[in-house]
Amino acid sequence: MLKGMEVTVVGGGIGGLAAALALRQRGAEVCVLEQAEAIREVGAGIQVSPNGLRVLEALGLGTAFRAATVRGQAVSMRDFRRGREVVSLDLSGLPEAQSYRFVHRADLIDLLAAASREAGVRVRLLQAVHAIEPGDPPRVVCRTGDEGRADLVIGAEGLHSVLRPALNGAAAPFFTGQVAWRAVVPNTVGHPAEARVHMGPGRHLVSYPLRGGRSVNIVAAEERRDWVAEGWSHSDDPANLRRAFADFGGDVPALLEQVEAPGLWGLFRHPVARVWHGAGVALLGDAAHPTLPFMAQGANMALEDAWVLGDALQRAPDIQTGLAAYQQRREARVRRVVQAAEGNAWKYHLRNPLVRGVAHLGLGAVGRLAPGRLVGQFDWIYRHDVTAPGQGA
Ligand SMILES: Cc1cc2nc3c(=O)[nH]c(=O)nc-3n(C[C@H](O)[C@H](O)[C@H](O)COP(=O)(O)OP(=O)(O)OC[C@H]3O[C@@H](n4cnc5c(N)ncnc54)[C@H](O)[C@@H]3O)c2cc1C
Repeated sequence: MLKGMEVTVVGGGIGGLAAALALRQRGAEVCVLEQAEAIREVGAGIQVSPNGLRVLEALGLGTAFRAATVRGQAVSMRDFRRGREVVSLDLSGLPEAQSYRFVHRADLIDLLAAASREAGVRVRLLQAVHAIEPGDPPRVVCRTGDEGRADLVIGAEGLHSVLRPALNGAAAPFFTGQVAWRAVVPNTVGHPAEARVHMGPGRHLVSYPLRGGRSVNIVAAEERRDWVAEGWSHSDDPANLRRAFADFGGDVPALLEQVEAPGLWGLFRHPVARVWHGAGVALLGDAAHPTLPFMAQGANMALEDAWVLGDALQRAPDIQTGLAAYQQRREARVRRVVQAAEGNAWKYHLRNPLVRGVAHLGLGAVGRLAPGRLVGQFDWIYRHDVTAPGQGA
């Protein structure tokens, strides 16, 4: 069904580019409209779990992607004060093709963009889309007034989607009261190939190595009720970051010392879209289901969406049937992941020292007595394989 179909993808992020490639590989004529002047990713690192890696493998990018990444051997959960390890989740037993990976976002975007272009996807930059109108055919209107039509338009424009309100009505996002800093620093603290989650009162800090062991990525979330939401992200004074984590020990002070220009994000909770598709249009990735970063699954979900969208359209007799199957195959899983991410931060952020001490003791005991249960609790995320034969209807 996809052969020769004209598809416009709005947004050249991880989800949009993966979808463009997935559809192009199935024969569609694909054009990506990206508002930025270049396909590039600001921000820092990203964790790609086995479920996301399976999609990259299926797109033919597995080897190149693995070469651009550091394989995660463990997730080490630590107490904030001195960095003492509470428990470690062993990821080393996962097969290579389903391993857990740390990558700079720019490297993943570069890989997807190069593969898309090589496959014949047209990428048009400086195309800020003002409206996507469902119809037969659907219409795309750029802020410049330029218009275009296609058989199918995919809204992969992230958090500030123009298509989501058109399909679902406007819904105000809810500020969680938390912010996240992200930065890449030179890796001078001899970090091993593990993610470290430093758990402190109302805050946590995650660091992990990127390619070549040269840099470390920091993601930190802290309550900050004075957030002024005139923009959702801006660069922050590193002194704020250091102040917020002044009571953190272990290798945290050495990491924070190296931070020069951290990005600062306000974390907003949005409802998962009820309606993911209309006449000739579909939502994908954060545009459909903004995901808080506490399970490191937003980009992984966007990759899964991209694969399922391509597969559903290929199997369907017509576009609308394919789009309905896409939402049907994705929605329940995505809702579960989004909910899990929302519920995860409080476990890191316990404020009462007694409660925190007991919780950490319990976690450590489970880690010693039944280590398999700790990683096993994520099986429903990591073991899920949207590319496996028989996944579609
Ligand atoms: C602090 C933090 C840490 C995270 N860590 C992880 C992690 O470790 N693992 C993980 O899986 N996820 C992580 N995520 C989530 C992940 O970043 C997102 O879920 C993912 O980037 C979504 O991809 P996307 O393609 O849907 O949207 P985006 O990445 O937002 O891409 C949207 C693209 O559309 C373009 N665009 C926007 N509006 C328009 C328009 N009107 N016209 C044209 N183009 C437009 C944008 O310029 C952009 O290129 C994290 C998020 C945060 C905030």
